[in-house]
Amino acid sequence: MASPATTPPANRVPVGIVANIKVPATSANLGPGFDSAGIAVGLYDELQIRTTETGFSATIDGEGQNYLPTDARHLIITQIRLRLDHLGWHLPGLELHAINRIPHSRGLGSSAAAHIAAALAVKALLPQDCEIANDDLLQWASEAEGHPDNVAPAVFGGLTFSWNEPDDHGNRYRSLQLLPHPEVTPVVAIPSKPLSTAAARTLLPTSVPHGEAVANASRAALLAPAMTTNPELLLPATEDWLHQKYRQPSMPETLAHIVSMREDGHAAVVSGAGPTLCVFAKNRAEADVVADKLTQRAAKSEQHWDVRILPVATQGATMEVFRP
Ligand SMILES: Nc1ncnc2c1ncn2[C@@H]1O[C@H](COP(=O)(O)OP(=O)(O)OP(=O)(O)O)[C@@H](O)[C@H]1O
Ligand SMILES: N[C@@H](CCO)C(=O)O
Repeated sequence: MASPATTPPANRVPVGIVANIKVPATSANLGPGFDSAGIAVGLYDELQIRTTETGFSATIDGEGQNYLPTDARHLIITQIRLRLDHLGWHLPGLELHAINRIPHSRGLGSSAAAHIAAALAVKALLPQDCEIANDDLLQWASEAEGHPDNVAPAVFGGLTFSWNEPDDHGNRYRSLQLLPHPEVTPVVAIPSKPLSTAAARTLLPTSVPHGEAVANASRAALLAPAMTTNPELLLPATEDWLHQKYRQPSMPETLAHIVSMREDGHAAVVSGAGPTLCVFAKNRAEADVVADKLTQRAAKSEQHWDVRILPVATQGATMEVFRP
């Protein structure tokens, strides 16, 4: 995004607007769909914003309550102000209350959720005739994130495949939404130790061998049918050659669990940039078996693992606005 406009914005956001926003967690990559594939799951951050005469403040319950800034430096407040400035609007003050349930730096799309919350807040603060569409939310939040794979499922819900088309103004982000097969059930194991996405991305190579790119392409092509109509293809469809093995040194335990689960026939992958692992079970019965196996493995670990069966969230982020 461009830096805030240097000339004073002409328009002032009215005081007294209240908006309630809810954004789902997401798992990106799904194995071979690096920076493209993503799925929304039933775990939500909630946010209430209220415009005020002056001052910027945040209260936080849950994840980050002990370390996130509670003033104008809060990520969501910063992003709202940047975007409004860019659009020529002045925001005199804002109170924000966040209920954070998505764990941070674990691979479940917390930063994408925060950027979408900011984009939705901007939509709430602009006049209704500005007609901000979901594609605008996708664009704004993907620009802030640098890639659209967590953003798209959090905006649209369900399973998404995203790409970008460079144009004269930069990258134009696009996404296709599909509904996963109703039986497909994600099971996640979330370790207590975080790994930032930025750190995990430094481990990626600048190029991969052509043969591995070919292998990855053939599996990525299987992802959509496996997730939507042929779940028996989930194991081959989730094999990756682009990122997981390169990130192994930063999350050896996650990769060890994944190898073991895949040897047992379960479609295990690194969720996003990790270190959470996600298994896409073909049905609820397999999900229960997987959850038991992961819980048993977790019991032998030195760190705590939170094992959860999470439903697919077929609906994306929501917002209700009350204008004075
Ligand atoms: N609700 C939030 N409010 C404010 N800041 C947040 C919020 N959620 C995430 N962040 C910021 O984003 C950081 C986490 O981003 P990061 O990209 O490392 O991980 P992630 O988005 O959880 O994982 P992944 O991108 O692999 O799914 C947090 O440490 C915090 O600084
Ligand atoms: N595709 C991203 C997802 C995490 O933001 C990555 O793996 O780095």
